[in-house]
Amino acid sequence: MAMKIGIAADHAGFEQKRDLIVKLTEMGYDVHDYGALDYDPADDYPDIIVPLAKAIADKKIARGIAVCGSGVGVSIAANKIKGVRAALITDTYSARQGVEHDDMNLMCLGGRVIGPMLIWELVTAFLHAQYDGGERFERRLQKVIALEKQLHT
Ligand SMILES: O=C(CO)[C@H](O)[C@H](O)[C@H](O)COP(=O)(O)O
Repeated sequence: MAMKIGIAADHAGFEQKRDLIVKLTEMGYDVHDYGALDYDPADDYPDIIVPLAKAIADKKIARGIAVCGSGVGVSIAANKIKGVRAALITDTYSARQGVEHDDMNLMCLGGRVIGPMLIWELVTAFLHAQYDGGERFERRLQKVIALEKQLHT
């Protein structure tokens, strides 16, 4: 069965999102677009990221990709949602290792920072990676989850 992935972007990542949806669908992924559905230069990334972040938290999708101008805003906002492990990614090592070691479930990209070729390399590295589940990684992940529980009670 095709991996279910979600994607979202504000105005500063709108074109990148559109291109990624086409490419990922061609690759056989089950891609869900969480907006913005129309280009609006006045839209705000916290509004855009919440539906995607909640879909990840509710396990409706396996992974998410978010694009804003720098990737910073969407990663800050997404990490407020319990169950989301988002990071701003600019290199393929972190795209892969973030999943393998840290079970990153949302990759954030800067549409005004990196070009389409690098975006595609980062996306494929992220989607091909699997959480390792090794003892030390699981110990650390459980500490992150415990911290999150404290913050959300
Ligand atoms: O990069 C972002 C947040 O980290 C967002 O894309 C913002 O939209 C960014 O601040 C750019 O905003 P602008 O209204 O397009 O100048």
